[in-house]
Amino acid sequence: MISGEIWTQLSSAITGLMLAWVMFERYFPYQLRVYLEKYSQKLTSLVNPYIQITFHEFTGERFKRSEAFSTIRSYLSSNSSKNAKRLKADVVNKSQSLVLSMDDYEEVTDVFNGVKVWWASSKKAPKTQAISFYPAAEESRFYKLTFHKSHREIVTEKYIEHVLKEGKAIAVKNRQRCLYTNNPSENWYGWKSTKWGHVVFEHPATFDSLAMETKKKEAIKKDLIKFSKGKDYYAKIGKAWKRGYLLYGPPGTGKSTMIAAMANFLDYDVYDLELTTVKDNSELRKLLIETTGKSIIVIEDIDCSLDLTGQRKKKEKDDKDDEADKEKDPISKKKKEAEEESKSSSKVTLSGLLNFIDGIWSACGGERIIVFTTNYVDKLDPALIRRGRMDKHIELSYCCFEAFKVLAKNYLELESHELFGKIEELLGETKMSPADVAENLMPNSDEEDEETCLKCLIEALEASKEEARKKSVEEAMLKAKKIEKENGEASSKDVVQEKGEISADEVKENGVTSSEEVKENGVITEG
Ligand SMILES: Nc1ncnc2c1ncn2[C@@H]1O[C@H](COP(=O)(O)OP(=O)(O)OP(=O)(O)O)[C@@H](O)[C@H]1O
Repeated sequence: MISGEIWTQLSSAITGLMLAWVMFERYFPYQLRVYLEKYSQKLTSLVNPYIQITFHEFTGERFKRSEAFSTIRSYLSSNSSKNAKRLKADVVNKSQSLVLSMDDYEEVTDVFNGVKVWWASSKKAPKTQAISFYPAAEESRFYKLTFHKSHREIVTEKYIEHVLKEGKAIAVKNRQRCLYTNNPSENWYGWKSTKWGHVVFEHPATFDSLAMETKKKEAIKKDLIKFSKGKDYYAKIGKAWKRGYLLYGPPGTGKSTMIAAMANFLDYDVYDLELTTVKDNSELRKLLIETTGKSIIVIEDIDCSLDLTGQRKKKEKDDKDDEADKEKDPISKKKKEAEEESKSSSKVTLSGLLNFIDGIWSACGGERIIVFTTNYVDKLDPALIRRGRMDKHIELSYCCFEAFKVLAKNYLELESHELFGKIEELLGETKMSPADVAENLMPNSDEEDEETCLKCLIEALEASKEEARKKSVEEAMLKAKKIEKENGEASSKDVVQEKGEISADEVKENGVTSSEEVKENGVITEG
């Protein structure tokens, strides 16, 4: 009976409250409600003796990861492994250690100089946004630090400093270098963009194992050290702390290997930027801003990545046409310019890339190296590789004897051998990439000893020399045939020498004594 009365009173109270809420929502203007909420929060904070500080994962335009957030995460990793009930586990440093950190929505306490504080981790889902032209935001994490207001001074002045210092030290200890690559992805709204994904960077290349002239190697190492210690210097001259390297040379000469050696030498992360998957300049900007300090940003085969050279040439040509048009019809010129601009905004352009290289990192802080690689340096737009943008141009070329000695030491643990003389001679006469030399030096089975490998290399070098000779004979003959055609009955040899197209020595060197002999050797078939 009594419980029946209680239920009746409770349900009428709930109905009354709901009615009051509906009236409040309906008749109180929105502005008034905002004021009421604001002041009720202020009132609560007057009564509540605790203060909260939030550290968000992203700062500014959402693009940049907050350094404070990562440092706090490192700091809390040591604390939470002892206190938290739900943890996340990561294996770092070449699988040698396990790092535990606090999971989402978990709370731990910490005590500093007798003061107790609480840390809570949480995450925020993105606000649902109206259809927009901008990629939707992703969920972001944050840490909330809570402490009593009587400890405000010690927490803000000493404790936070202590957390950041300790966190940095832990981060350095656990640092695991990463190789980042940009991969296409699709968000909740079906918006396609490219995002950095990463794996642990464990490339074994070092400058010691890099086959290259010692002098050149030492100069590069010196340059890298100077750059990595140049924080104050770059600040003094008012330039962004960045350096550009252009690595060029034929395939298999060690461009990618050198990048790995540079990263290992400096202890930097590597961002391998695949430009062809980047939609436009604004996406490129976002990706570059997301890169962290102490990193090498690599654009491999820049000549193939985009038609940067072509675009520029086209624009130059168009500019000339436009100049002519201007005289006739300035309105149509303006129209054409607007069309061009809208076309180029849908992809990465040379000017976009140049702008980012030149300026964007000035605002980002932290050192960055940008490396372009190419097999065809002559194809590149001079604006892309001019000094100041690409500060150092490094040619990686065919294997010389000095480079071979490095490979022999790496692959066969040999510092000298009686066959080295023959190999030196052959390397001087033919062009073979270090990748091909290395391939020949690798034993195919356990039975193959060092000498067998060296002999195998000698065979390959001799074959390559012969192939080159045949090729040049073929070229010489083609030239001679062309001249013969132009001059009627004269023999190839006479014409070649008479015309001075190929010198007598060159003819001899190429082994072209007569066209019959060449035919006999099977170099050129009839017809
Ligand atoms: N200079 C070198 N020193 C040591 N090893 C090398 C060198 N050059 C090539 N190699 C070996 O050959 C392989 C291929 O070389 P790498 O990928 O670095 O050449 P690349 O110049 O980047 O070629 P590509 O232009 O085709 O990208 C490497 O894995 C490495 O083992």
